[in-house]
Amino acid sequence: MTVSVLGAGAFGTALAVTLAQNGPVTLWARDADQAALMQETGRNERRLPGVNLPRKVAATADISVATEAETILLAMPMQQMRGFLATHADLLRGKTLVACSKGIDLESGQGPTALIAAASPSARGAILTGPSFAADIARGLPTALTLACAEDGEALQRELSTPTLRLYRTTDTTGAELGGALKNVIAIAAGVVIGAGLGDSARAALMTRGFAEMSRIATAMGARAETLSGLSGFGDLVLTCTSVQSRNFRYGRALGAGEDFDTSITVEGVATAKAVSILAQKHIIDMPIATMITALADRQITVSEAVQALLSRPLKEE
Ligand SMILES: NC(=O)C1=CN([C@@H]2O[C@H](COP(=O)(O)OP(=O)(O)OC[C@H]3O[C@@H](n4cnc5c(N)ncnc54)[C@H](O)[C@@H]3O)[C@@H](O)[C@H]2O)C=CC1
Ligand SMILES: O=C(CO)COP(=O)(O)O
Repeated sequence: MTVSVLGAGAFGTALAVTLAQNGPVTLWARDADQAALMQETGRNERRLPGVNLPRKVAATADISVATEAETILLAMPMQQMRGFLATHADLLRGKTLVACSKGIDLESGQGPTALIAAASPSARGAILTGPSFAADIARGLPTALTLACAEDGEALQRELSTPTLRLYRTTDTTGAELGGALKNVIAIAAGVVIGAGLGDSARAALMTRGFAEMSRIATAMGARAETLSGLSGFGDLVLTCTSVQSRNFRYGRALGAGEDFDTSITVEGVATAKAVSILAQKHIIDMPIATMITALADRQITVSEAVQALLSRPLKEE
C-alpha cells in the first residue's frame, strides 16, 4: 500500500526516506520545480542536504496523485495546515491523515487533529510526534516516536514503523500534540538562557519549570499526565532544549545573544507561544515562560527584563 507525505521540507522528506523501507512512498511538494528537481537528482538538497532519496520515493507536485494513498502524512509548517486542509478538503475525504507538524494554529487555537476533524470530518486524524531530528531519521539512526490516534491505531502503528523508526501508540491525541507544540516554546527559552550566558544550571531549572508549565495547561485541556512525561512531551523537551540541531533552540540562542536570525527558517515555537498565551488566559493557567517568550519575540521586553521578571516572581512550593 502506498503512503503519501505532503510537504517536502526536512521532516517530510526524512519520513519519506525511512518509510521507503516498507514500500513505495509519494512525496508531494507544492512547488513543481522542487518536485522535478527531486525526481531528477534523487535529492532534496535545499531542505535535507546530503541525503539520497531511495528509488521507492516518487516526488510529485500533483496533489491528485499524492492523495490517491489511503494513509497521508501532513508535514507542512503548522500555521499552513488549516489553509491546506481547507483547499484540499475534497481530496482528503475518508483518508487517514497523520499530522506530523508541531504547534497550535494561531487563528483558531486548535491543534492538528482538531483542524483535521473540522476540515475533513470523514477522515481519520492521527498525530506522529516526539523526539527526532529529520537528519537523524533520514540517516537511519534509531528513533522512537509517539503515534496518537483516537481509535484502531494498531494497524497504522505497524504501517508507519520502520526498522529504524519505532512507534509507540497512544489514544491521547490532545496530550501528544500539546507536548510537541509546547516543548518548542520552552526550547526557545532554553536557547535564550544559553545565548544570554546564564549557564547550564539555569537551563536545567528552566526546563524543569517549563515542563511543569506544559503539564499544567495540557492537563487542563484534557491531556493525560503520563503522555506529557512520554516521548512526545518530556522526551522531545529534552532533545530540543539541549541540541543545537534544534531551530527553536538556535532561534532562542540568537535572541538571548542579541543576534539576528534568518527569518526563512521554520521556528514553530513563536506562533505557539502566542497561541498558548491566549489559551492560558481562557483556562486561567499561569504560564510565565510562554508569556515571556511572546514578549521577547515581539521585542516588548529585553532579555535582562525577562530574566528579572522571572526571578522576582513570588517564592512558592514546588
Ligand atoms: N525538521 C525536523 O527535524 C522536524 C520537524 N518537525 C515538524 O515538521 C513540520 C515541518 O517542518 P520542516 O519539514 O522541518 O520544515 P522545513 O522548513 O524544512 O520545510 C517546510 C516545508 O513546508 C512547505 N510548505 C510551506 N507551506 C506549505 C503549504 N501551504 N502547503 C504545502 N507545503 C508547504 C515548504 O515548501 C517547505 O518545503 C514542523 O511543524 C516541524 O515542527 C517535526 C519533527 C522534526
Ligand atoms: O521537533 C523537533 C525535534 O523533535 C525539531 O525541532 P526544531 O523544529 O526546533 O528544529
